[in-house]
Amino acid sequence: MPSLEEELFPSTPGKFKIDRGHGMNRHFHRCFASTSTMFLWALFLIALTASYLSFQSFVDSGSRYFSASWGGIQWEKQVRNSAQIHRPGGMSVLVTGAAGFVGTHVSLALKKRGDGVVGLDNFNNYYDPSLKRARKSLLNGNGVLVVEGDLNDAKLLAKLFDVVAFTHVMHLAAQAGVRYAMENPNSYVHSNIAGLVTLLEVCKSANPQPSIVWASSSSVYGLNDKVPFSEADRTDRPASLYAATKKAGEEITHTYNHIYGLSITGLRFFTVYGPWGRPDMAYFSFTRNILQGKPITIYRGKNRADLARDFTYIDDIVKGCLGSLDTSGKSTGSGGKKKGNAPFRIFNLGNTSPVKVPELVNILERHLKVKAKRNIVDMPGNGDVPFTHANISYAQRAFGYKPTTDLQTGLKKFVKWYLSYYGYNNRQGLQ
Ligand SMILES: O=C(O)[C@H]1O[C@H](OP(=O)(O)OP(=O)(O)OC[C@H]2O[C@@H](n3ccc(=O)[nH]c3=O)[C@H](O)[C@@H]2O)[C@H](O)[C@@H](O)[C@H]1O
Repeated sequence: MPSLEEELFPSTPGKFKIDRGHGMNRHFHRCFASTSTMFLWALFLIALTASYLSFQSFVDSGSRYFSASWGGIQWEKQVRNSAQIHRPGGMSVLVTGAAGFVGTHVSLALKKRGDGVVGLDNFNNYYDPSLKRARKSLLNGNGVLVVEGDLNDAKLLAKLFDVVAFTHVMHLAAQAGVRYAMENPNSYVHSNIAGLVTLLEVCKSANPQPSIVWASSSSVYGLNDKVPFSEADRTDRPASLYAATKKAGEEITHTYNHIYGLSITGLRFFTVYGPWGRPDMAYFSFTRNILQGKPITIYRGKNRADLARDFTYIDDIVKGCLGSLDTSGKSTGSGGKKKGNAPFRIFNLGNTSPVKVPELVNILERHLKVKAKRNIVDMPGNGDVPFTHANISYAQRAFGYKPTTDLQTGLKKFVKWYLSYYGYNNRQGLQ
């Protein structure tokens, strides 16, 4: 009789070959032996796979424990401190995309008035991450913790809701930029669709459910030519994948409002600009190039028509975000069950006075005291729309929204920040 070890690890190939020269009994015995050997082999393989899988999950959780930037008693304490409310009737807000342009400004404004704020940001490298790190330092200095993590990390989101019963979520994390969608389409799906759904799943299961205010975009108006753009206008002709994912976000949030009773407010931002802004946007990259003596490319539309945008200053957007949070109304569900209808709102947040792009450049030239080298080209078919113009009467009625900063004034503040942030103030001629 071979030992078990020999059965499992036959040293000689063909050792189990049936010997035809012997009788039926022996044949049957051999067959049986071979079946039982196969059975033992199967058992062994199953055991091996199971132990591999459990080892793998041990390694995964172990490495997460050792390398994650979140978790642990100390971390939870920091999260709770940051979420602490310091005014009567205040709110505790989870701000996603907190190290982004709008996220930073909104977080600071909430903190300043006594609300609790916890930030979340994945610090991706769509644009210079050092600017995001600088914004994070600014937030930290003002008592706002920014947790480093991705929207698609459901465990992290659930943990944050375990630690803090957020009353509100200000969802600003997104893959922004209209033209970049042709280069990296999947990043839009990852953040603006998958990330949004992950967040909504966690919010719907939270008990109590938070109210959600989130950033949609003026780009959902796509190829519409009726101006100004009103929330009731059609939004089924997006010109870019970016716009399409924002439009999808509006539909997705509607279903979560309908099924789970989540209070949802979508904000259609109109080309937001200002200090600490996004380097990929035209006003920012034009400033950089003008100062460096490099040419700027100005797109022009059909029949040589100038493009125009309803450029909106960051402080006006912050007012719109806070007004929306303050009037959001409550979610009705708990633990994934709807208990009644909750508000579902969509607001334009724009400046209501579009400015042509060449005029934006004129203003920058005046503030920078440097002439731009203009390179005017026909608008490539890359997702741009010819103009935007907001009708803001809904937001006006709902929370008295009234933008107060014109482009001239707003760009002056931006340029002042830019020169200081990039160290131009110490150089001659640019004071
Ligand atoms: O409201 C929005 O929902 C969006 O606003 C912003 O998109 P846009 O309005 O396209 O802003 P931005 O890129 O600054 O281009 C401004 C103008 O300069 C023109 N433009 C641009 C680049 C260039 O090199 N030349 C040029 O003429 C360009 O043709 C355009 O006419 C946000 O980026 C976007 O994330 C989203 O939030």
